[in-house]
Amino acid sequence: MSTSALNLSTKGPAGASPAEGSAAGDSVTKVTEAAVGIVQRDNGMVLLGERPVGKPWEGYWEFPGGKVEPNETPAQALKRELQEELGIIVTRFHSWMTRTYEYEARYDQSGKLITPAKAVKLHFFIVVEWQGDPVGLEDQQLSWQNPEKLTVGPMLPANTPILTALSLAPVYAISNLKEMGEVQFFERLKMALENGLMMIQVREPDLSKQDLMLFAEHVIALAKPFEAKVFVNTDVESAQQLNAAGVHLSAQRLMQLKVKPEGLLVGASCHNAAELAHAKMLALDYVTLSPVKSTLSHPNTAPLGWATFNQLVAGYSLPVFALGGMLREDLDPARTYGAHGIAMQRDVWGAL
Ligand SMILES: Nc1nc2c([nH]c(=O)n2[C@H]2C[C@H](O)[C@@H](COP(=O)(O)OP(=O)(O)OP(=O)(O)O)O2)c(=O)[nH]1
Ligand SMILES: [Mg+2]
Repeated sequence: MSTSALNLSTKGPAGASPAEGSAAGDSVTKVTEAAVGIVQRDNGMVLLGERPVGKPWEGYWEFPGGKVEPNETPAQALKRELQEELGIIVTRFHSWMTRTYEYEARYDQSGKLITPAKAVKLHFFIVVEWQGDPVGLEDQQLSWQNPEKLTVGPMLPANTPILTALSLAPVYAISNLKEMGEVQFFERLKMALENGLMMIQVREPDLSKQDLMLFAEHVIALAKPFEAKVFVNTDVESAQQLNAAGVHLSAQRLMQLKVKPEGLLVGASCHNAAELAHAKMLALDYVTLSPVKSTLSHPNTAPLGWATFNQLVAGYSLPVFALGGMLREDLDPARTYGAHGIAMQRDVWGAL
């Protein structure tokens, strides 16, 4: 996360500065673990609650959840908290991302402490099925919200990247001009957009720079009325020039990058723990992790398999798209192995 997004009203003595990924600040040693539930309807709307009067950060909006008690797993804490706070029984959920965040101490005008410095480790879950209608059992206001267009706020500052992650649809299509040809590709793209495709990557390593730019421009223009996001697999400057929603970096570009560029979303291809760690350090917006299965485009690379995929993404702080031999029906299994979603270059476009 870029610390500039965390402009809290912090005044007074120096507190621990907010730092993603590190809980060991000067003044904060204990890390509070919490389980947080993103209760999500099929149409993408998520449930937010306002922190009740009397709690730290009262009046701020958050996802329902609470502290993990001793001898409890985060998943058990999630079930308990959502029952206590909302009166619902969660019946199906996926473990999603884990983020560490340091809240700075906040002071009022007179220098009186409002909330002390605090480090939290948040275990986020996506809750897809539950019994009962959520009710604010702690007198908190509840609201179903579109994560891209919140009408309530302010949100707890630790959650800013969570909203960005939620704006990334779980099905990510990668262009395949080489096998499909232009006519079929654009026909299928239009069809897919009409059927709800919201994430597209333009990846055409065989095109000249000029042709890639023209092709990407065309894809961006078609996606625009649907508000679908187009990421271009190229250098940052070219993606900015195209006014694309984002840039997708190859692993090589990722490893050369020192600071996350601003003004557009940034994703990257990862294949191992070192690349994942670098993407995390840069606080990118998402990564793909591949190849999960063997794939036509990389026939000589050994697939990771779901077990290794799961190990690599457990506790990871960014949304991860599983990539490599993915079929549409792999979305559900992918989510149970900790993926945010799946990226596909072939199945997503239908039978060729
Ligand atoms: N529930 C929740 N907590 C969050 C979010 N983002 C975030 O930074 N936190 C922090 C705030 C708290 O320090 C911690 C969760 O604590 P909480 O105050 O909800 O704990 P709780 O429900 O167990 O309540 P209590 O013990 O204070 O009565 O995680 C979020 O979206 N939801
Ligand atoms: Mg709570």
